[in-house]
Amino acid sequence: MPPGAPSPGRAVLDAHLVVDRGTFRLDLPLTIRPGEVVALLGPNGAGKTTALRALAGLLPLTDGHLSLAGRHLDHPGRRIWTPTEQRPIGVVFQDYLLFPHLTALDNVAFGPRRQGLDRQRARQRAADWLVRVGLADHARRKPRQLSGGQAQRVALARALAVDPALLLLDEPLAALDARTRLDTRARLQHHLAGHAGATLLVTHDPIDAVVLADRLVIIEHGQVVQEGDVATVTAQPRTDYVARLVGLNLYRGHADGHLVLITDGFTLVTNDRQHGDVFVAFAPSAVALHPHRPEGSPRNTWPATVAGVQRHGDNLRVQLDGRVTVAADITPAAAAHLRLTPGQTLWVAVKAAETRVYPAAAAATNAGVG
Ligand SMILES: Nc1ncnc2c1ncn2[C@@H]1O[C@H](COP(=O)(O)OP(=O)(O)OP(=O)(O)O)[C@@H](O)[C@H]1O
Repeated sequence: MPPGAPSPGRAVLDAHLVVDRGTFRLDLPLTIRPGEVVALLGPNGAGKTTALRALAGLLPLTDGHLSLAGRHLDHPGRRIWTPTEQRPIGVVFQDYLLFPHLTALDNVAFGPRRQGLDRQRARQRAADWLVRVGLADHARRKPRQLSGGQAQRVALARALAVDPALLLLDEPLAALDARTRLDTRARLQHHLAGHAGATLLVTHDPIDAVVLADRLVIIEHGQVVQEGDVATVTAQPRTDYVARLVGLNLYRGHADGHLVLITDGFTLVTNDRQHGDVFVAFAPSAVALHPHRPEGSPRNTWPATVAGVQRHGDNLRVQLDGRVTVAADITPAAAAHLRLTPGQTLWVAVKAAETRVYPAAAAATNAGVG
């Protein structure tokens, strides 16, 4: 096992979550070490909420096991089950779910009270947490008197005030506007760095995952399709979903030296030499578009049809159909020069030097890239 890789022996969360919901099955091995932040990512319907609910004790496991800080919480094979309120878990729900009739202080004091602290001590701990999240002077406000960002901070303080072995964050920034999100993300990063327990962050947003998580676990159809640190996953995506998440074009093919056969009659030329089943990836910014077949250097050129155009930062992202689908990022000036219109035929050019090639190991055969 490489240094720094999660070791089940040292993991605070050691789980294999198997949950059947109708025809859907979640089958997710998951270990998290103390202090580690893992982001669980996946497209709609992949099973993220199911995993979160199983961990929180809102859905029983069909099979597998769930241990936290050395304690079995759910183990159907041994008829072990622990109700939500007895799990050492703090949860920040997407819409925070603060008690509307309680003040911010009493919302945060709720968990410590339930853990058995007397009213005064629970309130003292809550007050300390409100100081830590910068809301000491909002202690007496009710949730409806808080902004979205403030409510998120109260929800985080409430989850952390019980000193949980596992902190669950369900799309914690999704309800915020872009500006508040930036600020709240930075604060959240600070608090997660100080959290000694494990953290699982469920998110759709690759930026949240990249900024906040030490490790990414990506699921599709209830199964892990890729897992690793941010740098590895970003450099070598193994499914179409992951490639889109990290903003790359991705193709699977068969390499013979510098040539990779992608589909019948369509070959990409790469600088690196490989043999056998491979992925080829390149950034949309590495794709040039031309009104006519380009002369000269680019080794990879093919005709394609404009399928759609979106804003992408200061540039435009153009989706093109053809022998393969491809995304290209171009400047507004280049778009004006090309007079982009849907259905228009252009020539795509990608330099061999801009491509990355890496083996498609057997582990990725269920990756689903055509
Ligand atoms: N109550 C239910 N009964 C049967 N199947 C369900 C139920 N709830 C969810 N499912 C199915 O379980 C699968 C996983 O759903 P889940 O909500 O966990 O996905 P998700 O990754 O959280 O998706 P999203 O990003 O859209 O929230 C889906 O295919 C869904 O149709």
